[in-house]
Amino acid sequence: MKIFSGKQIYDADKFTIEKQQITSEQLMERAAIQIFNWIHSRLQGAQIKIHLFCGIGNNGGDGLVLARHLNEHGYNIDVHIVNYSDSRSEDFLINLDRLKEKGIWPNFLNEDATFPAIAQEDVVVDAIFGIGLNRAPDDWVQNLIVHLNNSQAFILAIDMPSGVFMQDMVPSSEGAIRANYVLTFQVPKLAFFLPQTGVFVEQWEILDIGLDWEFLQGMETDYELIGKNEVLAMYRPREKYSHKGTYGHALIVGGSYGKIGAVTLACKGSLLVGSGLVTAFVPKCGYLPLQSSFPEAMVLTDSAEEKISNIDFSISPNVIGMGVGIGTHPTTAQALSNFLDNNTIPLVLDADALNILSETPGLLDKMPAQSVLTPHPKELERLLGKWENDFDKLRKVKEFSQKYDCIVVIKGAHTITVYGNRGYVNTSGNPGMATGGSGDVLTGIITGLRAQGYSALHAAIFGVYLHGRAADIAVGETGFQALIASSILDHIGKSYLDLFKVVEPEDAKEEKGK
Ligand SMILES: NC(=O)C1=CN([C@@H]2O[C@H](COP(=O)(O)OP(=O)(O)OC[C@H]3O[C@@H](n4cnc5c(N)ncnc54)[C@H](O)[C@@H]3O)[C@@H](O)[C@H]2O)[C@@H](O)CC1
Ligand SMILES: Nc1ncnc2c1ncn2[C@@H]1O[C@H](COP(=O)(O)OP(=O)(O)O)[C@@H](O)[C@H]1O
Ligand SMILES: [K+]
Repeated sequence: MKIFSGKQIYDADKFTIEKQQITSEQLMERAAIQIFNWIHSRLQGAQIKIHLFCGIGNNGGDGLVLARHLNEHGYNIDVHIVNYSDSRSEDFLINLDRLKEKGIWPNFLNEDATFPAIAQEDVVVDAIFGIGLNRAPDDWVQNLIVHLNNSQAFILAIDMPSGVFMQDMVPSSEGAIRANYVLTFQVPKLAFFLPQTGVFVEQWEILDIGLDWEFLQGMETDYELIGKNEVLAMYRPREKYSHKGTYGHALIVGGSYGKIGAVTLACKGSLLVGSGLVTAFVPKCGYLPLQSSFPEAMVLTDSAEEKISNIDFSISPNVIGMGVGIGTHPTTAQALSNFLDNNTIPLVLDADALNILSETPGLLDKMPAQSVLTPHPKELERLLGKWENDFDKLRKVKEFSQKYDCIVVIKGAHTITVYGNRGYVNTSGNPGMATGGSGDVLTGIITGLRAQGYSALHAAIFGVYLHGRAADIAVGETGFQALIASSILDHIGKSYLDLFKVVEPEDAKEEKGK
């Protein structure tokens, strides 16, 4: 699913209005009725106090339309206009008049207003700012936002949590509504998925307001949300007359004394996603543990006992996963540098291989084109230097990706895979994955997919999805805390099977149950 910029959404609104021959005010009515239906189907007329806080633009207009419909259905509402500017939008004004015609006089909040008391059991509708926010709200509006956040009431935000920008950072941790639920129009917004701005969105859902589908489909976007539908298109089926040679040979180079487990996890990841063969290249101390714990892997050893000192092998793998557990000893760094001088085999680079690349001048230039890098936030910072905020981070990663023609997998909740100017935002995964070794499994998975002939970009996007999905399935058995990297491995098979599971619609299930 594509993630659009603010400008693209305004363009789609405009196109839809012209094509469907409707007015913008009718589109607003349509959008707000969707919100009303969502609330009405859940509250079913319950007399909970609903406070609607409406700005003076179209987001506020949505709030006013919603207020009118809630009133018509007998809900207990209070409407507050957050009067932060005199530039009221036309559709806001039309709907303000309609509300007044119904005998509802909103409470106007200005700079010196006392904020209304809100009880914990009330509901707050946040319609202060939507995608039009273009500068930090005034101090008094920020104070109102803090007041709403502190109320402990359930906050339902329309389109965006107010204070969250489409393309920029929230100025302070208290500068935006912390929404329990965001009902967003037509398309997901990038800010929902970044660590610094995603914290303002507990849950979100898209409401289809009928923007022109063909227009949306035809637009190129900088970001895409990756779910099952997107990765299914990448999936390569197993063929009947195939053999292990058909599915490639992955080599995992890594390990050092005390960190051989990382290599075992990566080797398992490679084989479990379907690589035909996997070999580990480890220091001598890794030979016995690997051979005894994972018989399916072949093992080659370095001449050194405890660290990688010379990456030299006589096999012909078609991809190498490099770096898990490898350490940053100068001897190992030199070995990596020497290896890169002559290597043409595709690479997946992780962990200390990335740290060595960051520390050694000129080494990044030696990476073969289409290398996949899988940094966690600290490793990414070593590669790029500091960034101002998550949006700046994405800009920097795109520049880096273009400069070195590489794929960068920015790991975290909602891992984002970047190639060139595009970012692919993952939707699978959970906080149980914040556990040692889960990244090693991912390196193995991406390497194993690459071995089977997936392109570097598809191996990264698909691998990140499978990895997160395996953890999502695992967590049903382990809970978050007891999820360990091996649990992810144990559920890779199920995450493949899950790709083809057809979800029965709820009404079909009910029909059967009768
Ligand atoms: N036809 C449309 O365009 C539709 C728009 N819809 C709603 O319209 C929203 C966008 O509306 P708007 O473009 O009016 O923008 P907003 O309602 O988000 O913001 C209001 C206006 O305030 C001004 N502003 C921005 N930051 C400010 C600040 N810090 N202090 C004071 N003023 C500030 C801007 O000029 C902005 O246009 C969407 O999020 C959505 O809720 C929906 O009604 C669906 C249809
Ligand atoms: N809160 C989270 N939600 C979803 N995924 C997470 C979360 N925390 C970590 N992960 C995932 O777990 C993995 C951790 O990788 P990494 O930090 O390299 O671990 P290690 O080095 O211990 O193997 C990444 O794939 C990351 O996206
Ligand atoms: K809002």
